[in-house]
Amino acid sequence: MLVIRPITEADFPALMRCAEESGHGFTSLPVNEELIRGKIQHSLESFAKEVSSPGIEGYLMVAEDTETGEVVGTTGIEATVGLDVPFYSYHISKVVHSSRKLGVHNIVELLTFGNNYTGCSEICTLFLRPQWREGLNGRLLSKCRFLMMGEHPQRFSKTVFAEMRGVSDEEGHSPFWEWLRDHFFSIEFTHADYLVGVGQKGFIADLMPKLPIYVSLLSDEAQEVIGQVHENTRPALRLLEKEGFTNRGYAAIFDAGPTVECDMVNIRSVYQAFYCTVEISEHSSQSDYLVSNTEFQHFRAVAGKVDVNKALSKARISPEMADALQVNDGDQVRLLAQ
Ligand SMILES: CC(C)(COP(=O)(O)OP(=O)(O)OC[C@H]1O[C@@H](n2cnc3c(N)ncnc32)[C@H](O)[C@@H]1OP(=O)(O)O)[C@@H](O)C(=O)NCCC(=O)NCCSC(=O)CCC(=O)O
Repeated sequence: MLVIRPITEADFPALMRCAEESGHGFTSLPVNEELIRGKIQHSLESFAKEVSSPGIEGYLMVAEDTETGEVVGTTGIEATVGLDVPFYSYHISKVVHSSRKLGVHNIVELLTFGNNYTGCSEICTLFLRPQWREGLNGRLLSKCRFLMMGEHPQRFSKTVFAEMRGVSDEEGHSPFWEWLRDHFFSIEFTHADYLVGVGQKGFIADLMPKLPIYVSLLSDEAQEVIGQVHENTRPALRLLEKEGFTNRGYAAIFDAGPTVECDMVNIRSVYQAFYCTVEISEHSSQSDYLVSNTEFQHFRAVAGKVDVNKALSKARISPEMADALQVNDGDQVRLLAQ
């Protein structure tokens, strides 16, 4: 069974391995020891902090195999973005160039550089090692964050968004970046992505075109990938779309991957979750649930069979699940039917 829990210092080698395996374009997990250690430290401080409204906290969690103790994936939430370092995105808008006299009516798209997600919560850093991509594991890793948000809403913003990884190949070539590089940046995508990952974002403000860009002036290859996700990221996007996340015309500034958003109260796994009181015993239920405890510093979430009696608000869970969740008979858990 996989259990999701806050990251600890001892998870450093496992997180480095996730960073190496996740490949190019996974900006939030750069292969950089100092940065990965910094992210773990920031998460430890964030989980330990009393919070009444969202600030610069960053919460990083891992998926651990309860049998072997092996860490096989990671998932994260930034309580807000843009409050300490700027967070940039493109807004894709339309303008009409029309001449009645000539019978010409052209609808053209514009990319406008801005900071519109400032202050919003970002879900990020979702990665599961390939051999663990089965059953409910991927869902658990993605949706456990909504169990956490529903339980501790004061720590998060009204709007939640995710920047999905855009199109790039195995060598890290991004068609969108290649156009930007040729005209404005003169450095490779992997280098730019790395600088952002290590928090050195100043070059963006220095070099990015500040005036709106006409999409029709981009190379065909660059135009084709605007709003498109990396092949490996399709499952992550699908999971969010089913939660109610939609693209409202924003794209990431380097690879033009889509940004999707949803108000926290409208996220399916936030409003459909319910509480039950735990009864620990073996049972033969065939119904799958995601389950979390109600703790924050000791947050735990798992997926598995639960015998739920909704009328009595009771949930029978196995001793193994109770151990993983760190709950006892009579404790409350948060449940989500799958
Ligand atoms: C994202 C996860 C953890 C998801 O795990 P799994 O692949 O096991 O998930 P799954 O349950 O099999 O699939 C989830 C849903 O996607 C559907 N699905 C599977 N493959 C698909 C495809 N090629 N196109 C469209 N949908 C697809 C499944 O049917 C399922 O939908 P149904 O439930 O309807 O059957 C993994 O794929 C992964 O580690 N990917 C590589 C890393 C990555 O790119 N991460 C996202 C980066 S972007 C980011 O981190 C921000 C986003 C975020 O944090 O959430």
